[in-house]
Amino acid sequence: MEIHDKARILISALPYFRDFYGKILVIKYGGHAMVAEDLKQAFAQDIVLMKYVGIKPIIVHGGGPQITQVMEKMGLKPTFIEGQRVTDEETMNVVEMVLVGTVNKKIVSLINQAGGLAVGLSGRDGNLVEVEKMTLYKYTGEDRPPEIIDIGRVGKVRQVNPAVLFTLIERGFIPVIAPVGVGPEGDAYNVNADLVAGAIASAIKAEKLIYLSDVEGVKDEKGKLISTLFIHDIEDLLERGIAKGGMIPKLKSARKAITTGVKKVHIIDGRVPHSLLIELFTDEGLGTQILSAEEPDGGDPS
Ligand SMILES: Nc1ncnc2c1ncn2[C@@H]1O[C@H](COP(=O)(O)OP(=O)(O)O)[C@@H](O)[C@H]1O
Ligand SMILES: CC(=O)N[C@@H](CCC(=O)OP(=O)(O)O)C(=O)O
Repeated sequence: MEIHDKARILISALPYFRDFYGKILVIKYGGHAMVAEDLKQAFAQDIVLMKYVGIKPIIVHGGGPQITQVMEKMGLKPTFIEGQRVTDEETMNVVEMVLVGTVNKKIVSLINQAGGLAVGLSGRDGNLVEVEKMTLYKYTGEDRPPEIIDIGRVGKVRQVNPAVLFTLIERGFIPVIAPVGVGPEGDAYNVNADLVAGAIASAIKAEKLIYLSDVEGVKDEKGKLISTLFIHDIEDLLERGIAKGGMIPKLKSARKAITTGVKKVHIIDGRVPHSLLIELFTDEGLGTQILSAEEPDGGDPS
């Protein structure tokens, strides 16, 4: 590549550097996107680059497949209902061990190796994510009460106390959060990472919330990528069962985040190397952008 081309590429990112300077971005790093080692390194480099151009990134990570793998090794059977892992006491121990002890530390170390200063914490630190027990309801027919489904130690976010995050960000650290919440008795709860990311993004009024997953973006009933989705269309995707499994908490938390002050949500393919950089600093919009309502100019692509 010619030296002039390199300069052109850097300059083409200038409007994005300017727009995002000083802004807080929440990035949900899904367990399914943490596949190959070089991809994880590329993710860490993207985060550090974001930091050095003045963005304040906060990472919330998942680790569902990693928990499942350890459970299976231990002879435990993973079960999911509406994208939430049924979590008994034994499973909770595995969840905390894998998320807080292994996955979190790995991401922190990758970012630090790439030249950033990451600090790992869980929702229990500084009472960051307070939760209550989640209950699911099953429709049993008209005029009949719904059946209550107990999914164990699964938390629903009640409140986020972001003070610890602001303290870290002000000092230049990159917070890396494991989705384990604190219950009313100070006990640990397993919380879907998408819901934690959405709640944190809302609490700190993040500029953007970006989900890095293992799919191009949200797909319609024919499997075609939806590049722009408005929050009023989400209910339809959920009701018609077009959004299933892991996409359910993503869309619900995206909708909630936007209605509570986050400007834009993106769902992008974490299997594409440097997908974060491509999404943020180029004209190529990746994946699905989720917006509040139609903007007269169709919304900018970034
Ligand atoms: N309408 C849809 N569009 C795209 N993906 C969908 C849809 N419905 C269900 N999914 C599933 O959601 C998955 C992503 O969620 P999940 O497995 O929880 O990943 P992550 O670990 O990134 O949170 C996709 O791999 C896909 O199988
Ligand atoms: C309650 C619940 O389902 N918690 C999730 C937490 C991890 C997670 O959300 O990881 P991903 O983002 O990689 O799916 C779980 O146990 O798998």
